[in-house]
Amino acid sequence: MKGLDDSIGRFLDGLDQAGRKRVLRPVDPLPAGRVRVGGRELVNFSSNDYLGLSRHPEVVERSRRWLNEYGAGSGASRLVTGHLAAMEALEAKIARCKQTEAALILASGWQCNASVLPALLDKALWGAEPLVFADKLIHASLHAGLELSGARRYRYRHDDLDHLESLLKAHADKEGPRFIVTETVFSMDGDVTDMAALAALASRWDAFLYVDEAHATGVLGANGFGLSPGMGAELAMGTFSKGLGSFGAYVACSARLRHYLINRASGLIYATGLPPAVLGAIDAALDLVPRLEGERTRLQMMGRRLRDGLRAAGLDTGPSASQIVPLILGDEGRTLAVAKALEDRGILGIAIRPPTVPPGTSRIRFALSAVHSDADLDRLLAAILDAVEATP
Ligand SMILES: Cc1ncc(COP(=O)(O)O)c(C=O)c1O
Repeated sequence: MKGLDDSIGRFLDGLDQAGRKRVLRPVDPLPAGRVRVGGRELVNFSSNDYLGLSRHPEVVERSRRWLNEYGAGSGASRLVTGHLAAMEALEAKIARCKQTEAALILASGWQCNASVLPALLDKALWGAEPLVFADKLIHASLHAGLELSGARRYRYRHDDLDHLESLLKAHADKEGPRFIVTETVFSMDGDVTDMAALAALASRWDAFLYVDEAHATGVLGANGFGLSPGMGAELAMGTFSKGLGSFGAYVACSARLRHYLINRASGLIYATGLPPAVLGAIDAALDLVPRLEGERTRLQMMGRRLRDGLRAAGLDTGPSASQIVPLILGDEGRTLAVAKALEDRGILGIAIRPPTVPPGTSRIRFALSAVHSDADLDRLLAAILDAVEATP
């Protein structure tokens, strides 16, 4: 096609000049929270494998067993012949873990949010156009789902339930069902939603509560199954790709809602079911998670130590209260320079910049894992203090 290379070239040059051109960097994962990058071994503080389950022997073994038993692929979409009997049992297990009537597996967290929200927010289902009240900092996949739905959207200040309530009040005269969409652990700030207060507010306003538990699953809540169980959210989604160490996503909800989504969520209807090796890994991780209370306690303690150390040095860790600890530096160039200085000191901490986070809040997002040792954490803290000082 004529002009294609020129147009794309101009676009990429623009990104480059703005310091925002991204590139893919090949890594080799290593045990104990390490990776090899460009021939060097680094301690990886940017992975979401919070419990180290991606390499846990029981997870790897069951993944291998399901691969041998059922083959490399599920062969079709779930409504055709891709709904393995083992998957049906796995969904019942997820529902037990999440204390809901039913659960549904989707191919990824992104695919789940981008296709479940438009299915739920269909005006034809409700007889009136839905109103959505969403936290300002929700993940891109939730935005994608809301955008696709075309529903009326009102964004409340991050984690500000008073603002949420004032918006609900301001639009109380409008017709249509109310939806509240948020996360229980925010992916870029690591702060934790007050689930009891949110659920009470949703119930007061008779709003449908949709929570994303991607970063809470495996890590927080009773038995590690997140903050939504028993709280009355109409729908909790979460992923198996972070704390559970493999891939895929779930929706935990009523049996009727599950049935509806099977008939309406395009991400389920028009996509091949997850492969057996991934399903086996999920199955094993769900069995392991309740037994990992010690790892969860340790993770929280590590988060506290890192925050305390950084804050004592006058550094900004935002509202973090979990295993995700951002070092908010503000300026994009400085954030990149500190990330590079960390790498020179053997630490991998990826710079996160706009549009992933709001302008002026560039940061290095540190994600802790229970497989990191105390010595790793000491080394991280010392490296950060040193790198920040060396990078004016
Ligand atoms: C809050 C949140 N929701 C959903 C997703 C998407 O999940 P997945 O990576 O499984 O597609 C992510 C991952 O980046 C996330 O942080």
